[in-house]
Amino acid sequence: MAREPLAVSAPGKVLFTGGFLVLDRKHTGLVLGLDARIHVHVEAWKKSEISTNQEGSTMVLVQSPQFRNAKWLYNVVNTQTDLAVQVRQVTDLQSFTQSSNKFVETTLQYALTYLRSRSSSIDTSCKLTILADDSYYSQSVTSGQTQQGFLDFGCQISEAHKTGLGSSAALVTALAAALVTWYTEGTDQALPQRMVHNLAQAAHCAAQGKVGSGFDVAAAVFGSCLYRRFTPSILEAVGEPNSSGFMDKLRLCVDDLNLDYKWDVEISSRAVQLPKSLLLLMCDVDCGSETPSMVRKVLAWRKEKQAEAGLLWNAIQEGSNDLCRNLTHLSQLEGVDKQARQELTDTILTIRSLVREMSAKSGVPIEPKVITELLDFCSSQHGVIGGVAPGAGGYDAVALLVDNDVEVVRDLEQRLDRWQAFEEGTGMAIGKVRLLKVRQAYEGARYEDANKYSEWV
Ligand SMILES: Nc1ncnc2c1ncn2[C@@H]1O[C@H](COP(=O)(O)OP(=O)(O)OP(=O)(O)O)[C@@H](O)[C@H]1O
Ligand SMILES: C[C@@](O)(CCOP(=O)(O)O)CC(=O)O
Repeated sequence: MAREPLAVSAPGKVLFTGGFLVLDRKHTGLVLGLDARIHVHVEAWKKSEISTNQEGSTMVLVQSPQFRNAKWLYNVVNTQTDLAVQVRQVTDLQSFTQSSNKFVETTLQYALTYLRSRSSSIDTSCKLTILADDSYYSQSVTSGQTQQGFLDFGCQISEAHKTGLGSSAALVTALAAALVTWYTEGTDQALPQRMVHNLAQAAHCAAQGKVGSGFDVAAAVFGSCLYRRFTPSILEAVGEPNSSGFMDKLRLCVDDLNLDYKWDVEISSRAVQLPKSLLLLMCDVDCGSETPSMVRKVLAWRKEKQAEAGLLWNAIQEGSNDLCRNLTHLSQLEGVDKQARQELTDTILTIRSLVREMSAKSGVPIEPKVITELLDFCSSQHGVIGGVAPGAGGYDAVALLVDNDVEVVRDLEQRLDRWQAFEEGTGMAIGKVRLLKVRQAYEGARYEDANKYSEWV
């Protein structure tokens, strides 16, 4: 069967409130989707680039041409067993990357195994091209030219500084959706969101080492939403790729046919509305934080101080609910309502003070002092409603809500350019705060016109 090239893109995210809480199904996270997307283009591949000894088997070439040395070649070994399809990286050919890309490799394995479980043919070799919008990386590394809207970053992926917008979740989602639709019905039908979600959660969780609530994958598939995580045993029931029955278990999980482990994730797109009068801005601080160790410490504190943590988390949850209500209320009003705007400011301040209390009690710098200073500084500027340290917090980035007014954004950008801070004790210094070009967006994963990537593929 001739397969036409196709392309899928998926958005990045910011967890505005609910960091850490969202790891527990009792709580929710307010996730805003962004207009920064990761695109995956897929087409049949003739294999002319490689030596003949790989002929006969399915080969998958994955390339990320905005980066140097980012061309991974895989050989798909389609064993007739109930285990996962084997995806082996070819590392002995010079023109291909030797180091592994766990997210890419795991997604290939999960998507191809799922396809085989549905008896879809995976015999055609393909080439997948990954393209990321600029905002996923801080451009401290000298970047080259822009072609068809994508920047040549001119460095290796490992050298690019991530801005924390969820590149791996958007990549896994777009890659899974591209593979599943390319090897089956193509883009005639609507994108099968639920199936892509379940498959991408399984692959992302396996690649990430089973930490994480999955809010980033949910946003990559469905866009902005109020997120309540799934029960972890739904994915645990799938087991390891080399365990007996994996292929069937994966299919039951992705198609949600396992009656003992039905998906219970709650993704409510309607619960999240940002008024047109407001803009979401992201400031890249580019200092970096280690999310997994922060998660471990916060969860250890919660286990040890159950009552204290329980009270605090319930209070943060209430703040988060208020925030959703305030935003919905403001969205329904015409024009600017001073009181509603003030309520929103107050709610954000309340949430921040509770998060600082969690920081102090758990000993984890979720809103560290320099970030408090930065947020207070931004919040004192004309047209700024308030902001938070999103996601796990730390020294990565801040998210702000500001009036939708070009002058407000321009003034803030100029003031931030001169802003510096130093934290006694930790020695953390913020020297350069950069406003990212990203804005809020509602749409999740979608098909793209496959022709618009011709200069890159
Ligand atoms: N453009 C790309 N091409 C190929 N692989 C990529 C690309 N972008 C991200 N990846 C993969 O995703 C990994 C980064 O994932 P990680 O979860 O650490 O970051 P993130 O999702 O951007 O961060 P965060 O969860 O803080 O938002 C990279 O190491 C690489 O494996
Ligand atoms: C700490 C946590 O709740 C949020 C992490 O968010 P981020 O990767 O910092 O955007 C972990 C999770 O929910 O996966």
